[in-house]
Amino acid sequence: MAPTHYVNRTVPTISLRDFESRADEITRELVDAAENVGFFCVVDHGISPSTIDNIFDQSARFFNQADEVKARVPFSPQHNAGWEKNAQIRPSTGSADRKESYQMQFGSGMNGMPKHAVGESALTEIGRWLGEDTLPGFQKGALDFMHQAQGVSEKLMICFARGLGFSDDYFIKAHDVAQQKSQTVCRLLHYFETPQEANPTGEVFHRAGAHADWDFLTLLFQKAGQSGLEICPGREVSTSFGYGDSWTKVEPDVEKNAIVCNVGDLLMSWSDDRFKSTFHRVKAPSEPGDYYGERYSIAFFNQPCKDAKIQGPMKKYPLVTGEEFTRNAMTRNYKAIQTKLQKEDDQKVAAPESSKAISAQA
Ligand SMILES: O=C(O)CCC(=O)C(=O)O
Ligand SMILES: [Fe+2]
Repeated sequence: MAPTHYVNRTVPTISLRDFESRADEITRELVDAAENVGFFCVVDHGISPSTIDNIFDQSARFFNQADEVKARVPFSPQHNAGWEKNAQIRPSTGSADRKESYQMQFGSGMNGMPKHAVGESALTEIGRWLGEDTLPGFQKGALDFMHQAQGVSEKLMICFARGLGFSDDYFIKAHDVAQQKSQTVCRLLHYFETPQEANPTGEVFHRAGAHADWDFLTLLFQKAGQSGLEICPGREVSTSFGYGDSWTKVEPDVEKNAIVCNVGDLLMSWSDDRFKSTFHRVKAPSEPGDYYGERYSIAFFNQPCKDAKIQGPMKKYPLVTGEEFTRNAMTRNYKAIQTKLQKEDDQKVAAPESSKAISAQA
């Protein structure tokens, strides 16, 4: 692989201290970061370091369960919730990320698994939560944390609403997690340790291939020393799939208890492409200084309620509901993966092994 091209770019740090009296000042800083970078760190947000340590402990407890146990709450694409392993394919790479993740929601996305689908042994499971006998206290701990992450998100939503000329509660209402129709997701992520020797097959161990998030705003919690997140700005419309090739590292700043936030496609579209949803990845470790160890992170994706009505102040895009926006994003993503896989198949047909070897020598 060619060496990564790195560029220096500043990811702004924004303090939420004295939020009520400083909301206009914070709005100016957020709007500037959203227009120019799409990524920013939030500090003085009110979630204590021990709360964050605790949810990472809960995450390790979950992932330390045997695969057969985790498989009792499998990922459902229809609900966008549950556990999956080595399964997520990004259009940028065409191969599965080497990780496992568990997605939790506030509302009905966690319900509705027919008992016969989970078998006799798992009758204590309630939907996509593992039962109390398997992981005592987990569900309560996770929901407490999710409500705190929602609280921080709502402060940021007030500022983005002001920045776009909407009423203060406009985005909060559209992302109401008290509703069963809430689609907001908290995703626990666990990346596996990667071998340091180059793989003789040439296969790349992607952690999270380059992508943009399709939500409103993502809050990302990282662990000290577990590097890997990188951003790649330069996207003009929320509907495009082009990837640039220069990257900037976003190191965890646990000292400052920072939450890394990024604008998603939904906010990009809702702002008529004024705020930037930025490509990012968790790099496949491959160069000196890269972090090869096991990595934990937590992403809180603010998703609109299914019946939210989405349209920017300039009406650049037609009005869609939250449900339609999510479905369109998933369909576009799916099509992009199919196109990528088809292209790779075509290349294999056009360049069988023997001619590949010749061209590699040329
Ligand atoms: O694990 C990380 O640091 C980033 C994860 C991410 O970008 C995602 O799941 O969308
Ligand atoms: Fe992401």
